[in-house]
Amino acid sequence: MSFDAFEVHGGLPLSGNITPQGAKNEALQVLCATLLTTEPVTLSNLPNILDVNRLLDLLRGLGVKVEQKSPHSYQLQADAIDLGFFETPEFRRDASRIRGSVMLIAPLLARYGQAFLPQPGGDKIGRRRLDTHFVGLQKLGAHFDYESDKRQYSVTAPEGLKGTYLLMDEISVTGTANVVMAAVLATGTTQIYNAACEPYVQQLCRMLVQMGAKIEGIGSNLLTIEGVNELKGTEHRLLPDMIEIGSFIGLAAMTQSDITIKDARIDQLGIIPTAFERMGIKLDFEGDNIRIPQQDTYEIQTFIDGSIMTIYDAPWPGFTPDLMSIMLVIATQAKGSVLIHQKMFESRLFFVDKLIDMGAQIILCDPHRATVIGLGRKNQLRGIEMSSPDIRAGVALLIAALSAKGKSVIHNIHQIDRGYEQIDARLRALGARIERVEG
Ligand SMILES: CC(=O)N[C@H]1[C@@H](OP(=O)(O)OP(=O)(O)OC[C@H]2O[C@@H](n3ccc(=O)[nH]c3=O)[C@H](O)[C@@H]2O)O[C@H](CO)[C@@H](O)[C@@H]1O
Ligand SMILES: C=C(OP(=O)(O)O)C(=O)O
Repeated sequence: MSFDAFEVHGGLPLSGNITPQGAKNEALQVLCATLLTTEPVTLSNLPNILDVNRLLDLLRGLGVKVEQKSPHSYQLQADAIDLGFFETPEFRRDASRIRGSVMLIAPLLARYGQAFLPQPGGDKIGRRRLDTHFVGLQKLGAHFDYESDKRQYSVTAPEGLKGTYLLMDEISVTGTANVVMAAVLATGTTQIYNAACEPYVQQLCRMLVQMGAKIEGIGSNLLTIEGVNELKGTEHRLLPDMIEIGSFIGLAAMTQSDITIKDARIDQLGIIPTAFERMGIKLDFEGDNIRIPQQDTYEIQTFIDGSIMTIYDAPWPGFTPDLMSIMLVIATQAKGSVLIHQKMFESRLFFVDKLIDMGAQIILCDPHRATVIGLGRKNQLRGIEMSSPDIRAGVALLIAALSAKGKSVIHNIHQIDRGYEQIDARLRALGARIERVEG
């Protein structure tokens, strides 16, 4: 029996405090980085979510000793790696379920001179090419092979990796993480230009520096890395998940709730709070907490010249693509109109069909752009039965269901469980009517 659906009775205002989990995308990076040393690495604030648990299983399969110290803290030690695990059907199955598995490649290549990977999983939100990863590793001296029949990538570097100047062909979050992890153990100096600088990558670099790596330019798009012979163990605490924080801001606004997000590390949120304020959502910053007070209505700002607001995604420090679905759902009940322009992924907006079924006014202009005409609370959305196509659309639909009149059923919620820890229980603690049901 699979409990892969949420039954939600919407329309109730929520209230209370909620603490964000540790960041999913940082977790996937720093977990892979534990492979770079034989010494123990302790990670705290690790979220208990499906993607993290799947990656922990993969690491165990590779022979990493994984010890849970407390609910969100783990010690990992990669002192005896079994490269034979690559040949097993379990590796193929599990690695192809998560995006994060792609970052196993560089540490294994750097330490053992070889790594294999089936096509990694993650959200089906458009083409997600891996060229940036492999071109980067090739420039560091690796040989690359892709077996298209098996959809398997392999890299080898029998003579080791050698530092070089690398202009990345696009700004890729996991691609940058891979190249950084290879460069820290390469001989000589590597310069990575056009590097991604999302907080996830910054945190990875900070952890690597703690482990003895020499990295300059953290937080910028030019990283200079001087290779070292070996890295040592460390302790590292993950940042709160900025995407969860944005999701909770959206939830509060849509459900007319008064919610306080605790310990949000506001200093690390970049442009995110401003983007929500542009949607007319009031945010009170109380120390490191963000309070979203109850608001009857919120009005989307226009640009200075009076033209219609556009929200678009961009690599950091631009607005993260992972909050675009949340922005879109918030807009459905705002006063005013907005153009949502999802530039980075081409299949992430199709879920608007479900919002339209719920009564939202949206024109999907093309796969990348949707115009939302806010209902300004004149009409409440209505509950429907729907299915979650990807993690962020799933949460956006959940927020819509919590604000809607009547009952909704959302299927395929393992998508949400990939990245949100016990979301049903945490929402119930705020007063939501949500149950996990068969389906
Ligand atoms: C496990 C993980 O960390 N996943 C995140 C990571 O995925 P991931 O690292 O896979 O994403 P990338 O940063 O490589 O790129 C995302 C997509 O955007 C496109 N692209 C990228 C840069 C650019 O300037 N223009 C452009 O169109 C790429 O071609 C790709 O299709 O970063 C994405 C972009 O923030 C996030 O959505 C994912 O949640
Ligand atoms: C797209 C996402 O995740 P992944 O890269 O793991 O598919 C996301 O977190 O929004």
